[in-house]
Amino acid sequence: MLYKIWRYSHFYLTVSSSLFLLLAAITGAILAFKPIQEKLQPFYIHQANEVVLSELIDTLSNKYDEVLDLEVDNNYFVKATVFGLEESGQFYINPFDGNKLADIPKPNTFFESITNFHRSLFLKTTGRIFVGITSFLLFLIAITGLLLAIKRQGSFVKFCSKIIKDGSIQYNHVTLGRLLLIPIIIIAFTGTYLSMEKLSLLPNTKVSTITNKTQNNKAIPLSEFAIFKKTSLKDITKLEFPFSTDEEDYFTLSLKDKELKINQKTGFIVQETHYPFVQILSVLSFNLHTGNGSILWSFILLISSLGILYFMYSGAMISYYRLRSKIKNKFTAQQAEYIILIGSENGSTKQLGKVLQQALIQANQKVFLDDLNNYQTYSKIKHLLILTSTYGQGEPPSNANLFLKKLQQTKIVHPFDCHIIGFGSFSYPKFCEFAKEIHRQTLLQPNINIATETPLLIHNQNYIQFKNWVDTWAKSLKLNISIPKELSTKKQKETSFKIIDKTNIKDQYDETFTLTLSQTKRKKFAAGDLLSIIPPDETTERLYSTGKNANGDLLLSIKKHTYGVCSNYLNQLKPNDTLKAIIQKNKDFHLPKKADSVTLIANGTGIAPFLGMIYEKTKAEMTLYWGTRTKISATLYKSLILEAQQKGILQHFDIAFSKEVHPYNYVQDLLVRDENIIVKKLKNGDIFMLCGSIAMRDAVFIQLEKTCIKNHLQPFEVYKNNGQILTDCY
Ligand SMILES: Cc1cc2nc3c(=O)[nH]c(=O)nc-3n(C[C@H](O)[C@H](O)[C@H](O)COP(=O)(O)O)c2cc1C
Repeated sequence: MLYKIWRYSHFYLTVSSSLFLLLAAITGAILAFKPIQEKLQPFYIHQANEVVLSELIDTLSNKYDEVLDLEVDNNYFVKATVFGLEESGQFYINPFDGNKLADIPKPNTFFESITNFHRSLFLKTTGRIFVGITSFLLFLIAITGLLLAIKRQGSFVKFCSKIIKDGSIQYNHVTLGRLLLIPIIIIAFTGTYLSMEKLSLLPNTKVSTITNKTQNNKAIPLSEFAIFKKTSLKDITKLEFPFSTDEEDYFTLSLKDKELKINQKTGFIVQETHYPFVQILSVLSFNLHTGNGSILWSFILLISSLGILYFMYSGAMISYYRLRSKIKNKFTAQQAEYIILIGSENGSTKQLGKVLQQALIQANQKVFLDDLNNYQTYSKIKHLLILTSTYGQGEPPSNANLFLKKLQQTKIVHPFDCHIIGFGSFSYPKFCEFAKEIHRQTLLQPNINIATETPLLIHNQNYIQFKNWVDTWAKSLKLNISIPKELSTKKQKETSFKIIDKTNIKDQYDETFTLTLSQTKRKKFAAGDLLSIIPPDETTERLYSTGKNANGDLLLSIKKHTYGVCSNYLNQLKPNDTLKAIIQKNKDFHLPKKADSVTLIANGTGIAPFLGMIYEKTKAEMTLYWGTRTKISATLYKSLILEAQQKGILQHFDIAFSKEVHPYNYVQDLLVRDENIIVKKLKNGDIFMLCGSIAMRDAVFIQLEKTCIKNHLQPFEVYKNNGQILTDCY
């Protein structure tokens, strides 16, 4: 409940202040340059930090006929107003010898007008009110954002520790938010304070004045005044000299926190006026808000202002993803035979649920889509499809936290089938834990027929895996539905390929073949990209991982399925035939450019992308572990692998044969044999790339996990999070 309040507050506060916030952030970013530009004056080396006031007074009294005042600005540059034979007027002086350094520059009109706009939008008091409110809203936005980020991460400790990189815009939002939280709170707080001051909303605190009784009447030289001797220039803001020699005319010395009246003959402090706290805070707020006097702080303010602009963009995108996935239903919960229930925090899982809902509606099926939290009794239900992500420490997303309780309490009128699909990320130790928990609990429900022994678990919202599941599920129910080839609405163009080579190999188990394709019109691609092929008279695409030979031709490795439409279609193609297909970029599975060593692990036709990578120009040491069934099947790629070995690109290559009498039946067995090397590679931050079946991936993961534990390495998740483990498995 609280979470919802924070989320809505964060959203509405940002929306309501967005225009002013945008203007304030842009002008704020520009104004952050002002102190930087001021501080970069050519005479910056003459700053007054270490000079004692009495020395400068002495120097100036000797050099000029009359001194009216001295000012030390926030950059510790010293201005003096003097009369003398050579120089008169107000100018910057060298605090060491009193010489004139520069005239006071005219105010920069550009910065002045931007400052006015930033403070009041050129609308005087009304503008100031808007600006003040915006600052306060920014303060609230920062606080609600902090609470949301803590909730997102699971706890305050987790918020402070490493945030798992998942490539999402939320990751950027939270990571940047954590970095800029304190400066933004300071900007917001000081902005609010300054606006309140200008609008006279601060309490009227009294100035405390102490008048001292004269204790000695002895006149002493100026340079002997105790107060001048103990005060350094860096502590003062202004010193006004007495107007006349009349003893009632005093030196007025303004320090950071008080003002002193000093007898011009005796140096005795006649009166001390302590500034009220409100005023000291005003000066502090002003300096913190403007970066006055500090290049470093100005730079932080600049980054923070730009950060606010980025947050507005990333926040808008996050909200867009959430709102885009608002649920609309054509049928009611009691009319529908297909119920899709979603557990989703940021909308991506919901988006997939909607795609499935649309496909079912198009196939004239009665479907109802809802949040998992709204689970109830459905009178016509035949199929329940649960799609859920996992958050926190394997916890439900916020629209699913009541589901398990409701599952226990809700009456089931008649039995129905149920499929559970989990969406999560390998980066988290409890991968898809909530989906697994739902699976465990639904298994205990007598009237729910769980279709599979384990739920389908999908890493990083892999759409292709989801689409494959939908296709298989629809086929099993003889439903004529198909979801789009990809989620993005961008339509890609088909490219023509010419078959230039085809090789088949058959053992007693399988038939596998390779196709070498040249592009009629060369389009850039890299090994690891996907080739989308729609067989003739079909609407459903099939995706194949691509390799690339030394000539830059595209390589496909395909297992022939007896009743497989696409594999049979491709198998009947002959050299010189043409194939139309679309290359889909798969950037997450390209050979990393900077790596000392890359270990490629594949089984079956999963070797395809690696057949390209072993020809790429790379400084990395390359190892390929491949699992296949028989020695005969291994001959298919022999020449390609040999070529890469002869060229010196592929340094190590090893095969595991699952159907031969052989010491190593599976790729994970090779990993056990080479454990010491694997340990070194994991420690060294080297890359591991896996392509092939999900069963192979899971077995390799289990083995690597064991290796980590046995050798006292970091938990395996750490290596996954580092981006050391790349997968493309289906
Ligand atoms: C803070 C946070 C915690 C997460 N915790 C887990 C987790 O414990 N296990 C897991 O498999 N995925 C975890 N994930 C990944 C999400 O489940 C995954 O990104 C999912 O695709 C998000 O789907 P949604 O946008 O529908 O919420 C987490 C993500 C975030 C941002």
